[in-house]
Amino acid sequence: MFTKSTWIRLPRNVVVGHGVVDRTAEVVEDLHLQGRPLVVTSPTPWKLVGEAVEAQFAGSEVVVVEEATFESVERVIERVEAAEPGFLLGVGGGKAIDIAKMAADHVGLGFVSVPTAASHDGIVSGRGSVPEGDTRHSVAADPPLAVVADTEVLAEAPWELTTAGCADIISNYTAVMDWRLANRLKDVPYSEYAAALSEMTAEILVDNADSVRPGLEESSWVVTKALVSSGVAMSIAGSSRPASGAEHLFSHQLDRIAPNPALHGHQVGVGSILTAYLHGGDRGFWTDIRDALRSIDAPTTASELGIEPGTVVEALTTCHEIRDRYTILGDGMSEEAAWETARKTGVIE
Ligand SMILES: NC(=O)C1=CN([C@@H]2O[C@H](COP(=O)(O)OP(=O)(O)OC[C@H]3O[C@@H](n4cnc5c(N)ncnc54)[C@H](OP(=O)(O)O)[C@@H]3O)[C@@H](O)[C@H]2O)C=CC1
Ligand SMILES: O=C(CO)COP(=O)(O)O
Ligand SMILES: [Zn+2]
Repeated sequence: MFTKSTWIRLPRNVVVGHGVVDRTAEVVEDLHLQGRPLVVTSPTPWKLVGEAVEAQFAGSEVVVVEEATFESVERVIERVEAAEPGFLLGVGGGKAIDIAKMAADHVGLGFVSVPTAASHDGIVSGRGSVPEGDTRHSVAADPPLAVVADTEVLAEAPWELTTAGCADIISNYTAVMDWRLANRLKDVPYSEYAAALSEMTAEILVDNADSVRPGLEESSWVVTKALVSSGVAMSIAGSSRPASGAEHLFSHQLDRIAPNPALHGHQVGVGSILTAYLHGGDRGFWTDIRDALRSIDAPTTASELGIEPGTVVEALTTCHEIRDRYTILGDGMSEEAAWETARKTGVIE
């Protein structure tokens, strides 16, 4: 008897382009949302687009969050209870958007994502990531009802946020390899469609690396489209598997143990060089990942991340423990193998 079922949750409107932040109210109207929004934002994004948002949603309540913590999520939930908005509007980078996403999910309201940085695929996905205890990885949450990504705003964000978004996409290659491995060895559910979309997204980004240059609005266009596509792949899969393998475990562990972690995308990029090496040995695949990262100015070494060699090795040897997600790291790497891998790939000198 056939018993399978799936429920794919996707944003209904994805609006990307020059000046589209001024069309946020129009996008909201198209969703037939009732009432006023509660705007969740953080200091810099609000300085940049606050005026444009307020012009369209006059008199709406605004919560400015400084940190991605559960206290911030709770603060937003309290404001929802007091102000009784019709929906939430997350305006900012990953921090503001995730807090809006998690709070909206908790109170059962819809939320609209207005990213000001193309820094990772969380700005469009049905995954929320707010550190809780030792946990750094994402959990399922309702995806945004709509995404309004203004390429003019995104292009003016610090360049490293855009290169971090690119590196998050390039890491899809190794994430899918880990997913296939886990499917073959551990019978982990696998979606051919989600895997193909995820790999194709990375491929298209790498093919268009020439258009990813500081000061070029086209860069934000290319990256945002890729982030949307990667978010869709995760929605099809019903998990972050298409975009998160051992390179993400490595980054989540760095977030826990490094004194000054780097941007999410930059860490997963370097993690992807390391795990590509483990998947492909000396056969060159890891050099393709490294060269793709270099072509878009993303870090490829521990020193470019600002992370000590010993911390890289500690993350590599322990990160398999942080989550029940089978990857090329299996039941863990020895310290010797981790040093060897990091040195051979040039991640550590
Ligand atoms: N849901 C998911 O799947 C994922 C979620 N995450 C989460 O996302 C967060 C990291 O995302 P990230 O975007 O890097 O972090 P932030 O939202 O903190 O943004 C990074 C920095 O850029 C600033 N900023 C944002 N937009 C602009 C702009 N247009 N111009 C100038 N500065 C700007 C922010 O200012 P300010 O300090 O004022 O906010 C902040 O200092 C973490 O909380 C992480 O856990 C990470 C990966 C995946
Ligand atoms: O960052 C993500 C995908 O790019 C989400 O992955 P995690 O589930 O590992 O947090
Ligand atoms: Zn990621």
